Amino acid sequence: MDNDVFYRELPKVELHAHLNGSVSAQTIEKLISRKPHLNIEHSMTAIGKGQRRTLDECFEVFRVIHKLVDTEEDILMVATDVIKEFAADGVKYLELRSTPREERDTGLTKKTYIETVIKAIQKCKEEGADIDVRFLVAIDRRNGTEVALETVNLAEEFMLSSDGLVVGVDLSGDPTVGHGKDLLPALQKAKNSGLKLSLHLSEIPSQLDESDLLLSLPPDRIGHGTFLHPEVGGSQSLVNKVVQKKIPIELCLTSNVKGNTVPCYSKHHFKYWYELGHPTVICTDDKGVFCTDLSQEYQLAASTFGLSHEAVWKLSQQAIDCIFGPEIVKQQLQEKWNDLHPQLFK
Ligand SMILES: CC(C)=CCNc1ncnc2c1ncn2[C@@H]1O[C@H](COP(=O)(O)O)[C@@H](O)[C@H]1O
Ligand SMILES: [Zn+2]
Repeated sequence: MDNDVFYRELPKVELHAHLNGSVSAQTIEKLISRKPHLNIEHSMTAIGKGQRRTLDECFEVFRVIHKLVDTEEDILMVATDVIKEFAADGVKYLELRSTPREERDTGLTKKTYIETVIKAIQKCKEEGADIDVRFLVAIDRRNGTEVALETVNLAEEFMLSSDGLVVGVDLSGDPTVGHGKDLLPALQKAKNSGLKLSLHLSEIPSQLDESDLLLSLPPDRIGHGTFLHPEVGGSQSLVNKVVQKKIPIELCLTSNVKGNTVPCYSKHHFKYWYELGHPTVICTDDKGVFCTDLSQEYQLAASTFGLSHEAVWKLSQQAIDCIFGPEIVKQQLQEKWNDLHPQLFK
C-alpha cells in the first residue's frame, strides 16, 4: 500500500483541535469572498511549508481569523467544514475545542456561540459523516478569573443539555499572558461537576510553578507539555507527577516547530514521552494555520522517529483510551479499529 494512502486510511483520533485554527484554505477563501472590505489575504491566516513564526506572530494570525469568522453563519460553516475535513482525513473520533467570544465580537452571546457549534456537529451527524464529534469549551487564559468561571458555568449547563456532546473544558490562549493560579478555582469547579479537563501546560519555558499548580488538579489530559522534562529546563518532579497519574499528553509536532517552541522535528518531545512508554496522542492543534492534517502529523512522527506501520497503528489505537467520550464510545471505536485492521495490513 502506498504510504500516503496508509496514513489517510489509518483510522485516527483527534483530541487537540482549536476550531478557528483548523479552518482550511478553501473555507478561508469563502470567508474572504464574503468580506472583501476587510482586505484580508490568505497569506495572513496560515503559516506555509518551511515558514516559522514567533508565538506573538502566531497569535496575531488568530486575531485575523477571528475578524473573518464573526457571524452565526460563519461559525456554522467553519465548524461544518472542519468536521467534514477531519472525516475525509480518516479521523473517526474528534474532540473540537473553541472559545466562546464576547458578544461585541460576534453579535452572538456565548451561549449561542456554543449552540452554533453543537448545531454543526448535529448537522454533520445527520448528513452521515463517519465521525463521532465532541466539544470542549475553551477558556482563554488572558481573560482572567471571572470569564473563566462564566465559561465553566456554561460548559456545565451544556454538559447536561447537549446529549453528551459537551464533555470538557480546555485551557488555552497566549501562554505568556496571565497565570494559572487565577484560573484554578474555575478549573476545580469544572472538574467537580464532572467535566473533563485538557490544559495547555508548559507550552513555553519557565512555567514550572504554574505547571506544578495545575498538575495538582490533576488535569485529565495535557496539551503540549513541551517544557516539562528536565532536558529542556523542566523538572524530574513534574515528569514524575505526570507519569504517576498517567496523564496523557497531546503532541502537535508541526505546531511546535512552526511556532518555534521546538527547534526541529527530530528534537520534538514526542521522543522523550514515547520512549518512556507514556500515553501520547498525536494531534494537529491548528491544522489550518499550520497547513497540516492528522495523517501528515502521523507520517511525520513515523518518518522522524523510525516507527513501523504496526507501531503507528498501535499509537492511533491507544489514543482511544484517552478520549473524554463515554466507555461505550471507546468500545465502538475499538471495534471499528479491529474491523479496519485487515484492510490496512493485507
Ligand atoms: C501560537 C501557537 C504556536 C499556537 C499553537 N498553540 C496554542 N497555544 C495556546 N492557545 C492556542 C494555540 N492554538 C490555538 N489556541 C487558542 O485557540 C484560539 C483559536 O481557536 P478558537 O477561536 O478558540 O476556536 C486562539 O485564539 C487561542 O486562544
Ligand atoms: Zn492548542
